Amino acid sequence: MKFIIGIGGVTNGGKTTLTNKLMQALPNCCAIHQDDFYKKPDQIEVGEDGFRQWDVITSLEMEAMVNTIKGWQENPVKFARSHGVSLTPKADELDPDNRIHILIVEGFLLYNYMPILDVYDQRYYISIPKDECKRRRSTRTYMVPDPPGLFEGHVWPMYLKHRKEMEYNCQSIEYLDGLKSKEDIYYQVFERIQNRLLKHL
Ligand SMILES: Nc1ncnc2c1ncn2[C@@H]1O[C@H](COP(=O)(O)OP(=O)(O)OP(=O)(O)O)[C@@H](O)[C@H]1O
Ligand SMILES: NC(=O)c1ccc[n+]([C@@H]2O[C@H](CO)[C@@H](O)[C@H]2O)c1
Repeated sequence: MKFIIGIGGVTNGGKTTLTNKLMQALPNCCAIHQDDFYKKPDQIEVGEDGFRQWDVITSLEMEAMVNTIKGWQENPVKFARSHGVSLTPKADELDPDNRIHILIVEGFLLYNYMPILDVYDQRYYISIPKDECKRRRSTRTYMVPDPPGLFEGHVWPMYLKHRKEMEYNCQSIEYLDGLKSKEDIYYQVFERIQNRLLKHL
């Protein structure tokens, strides 16, 4: 059995933190990170506002991300092995369809890309308020550091725009309060996943 979980959410909402905790707890669990599909910095368009447009879907190689998900779907055992994920003994056997294989797809624009909206068995989305988001982001350094004014001028306005589009296009999302503790968020999601998996056993 294959099961795909979407962990979407605002920048610095805690998606990676949650994904890592779930990966440690769930059997045969791989992850795909949307940020790994960023185009090269010189391919990111500069907008009329003078900022590189990092926070739009066209800055990401989404077809490559879809192909990576397809690769997992076609052979989760091979995918896990090539990503250094150790498998439970039974998952190594010949018939992978009889085992549970879990894929977490994590990213800030997961539900704004229509071609794979239906790929997820469960969709989560972590939100935090603007001031907390700005505070957490100011402590981070990306491969290309944020120029002054990027958060107010580009990141947050794009978040609001995409969030509106997402709420319009995709109804079946469970929203998570990113202000809760890391442990609370983890347990909330873990329980949901566990309940869902138990139904399939
Ligand atoms: N529940 C939480 N409470 C307080 N701080 C948190 C919580 N979850 C994550 N953080 C902190 O917030 C910062 C961002 O977390 P994380 O990298 O998991 O977010 P993200 O959504 O993956 O970010 P991005 O995708 O923008 O890189 C980190 O410093 C992390 O320790
Ligand atoms: N990952 C990167 O290379 C990179 C570079 C510049 C900006 N970002 C930011 O990442 C967030 C998504 O996780 C977006 O808000 C980007 O601004 C990422």
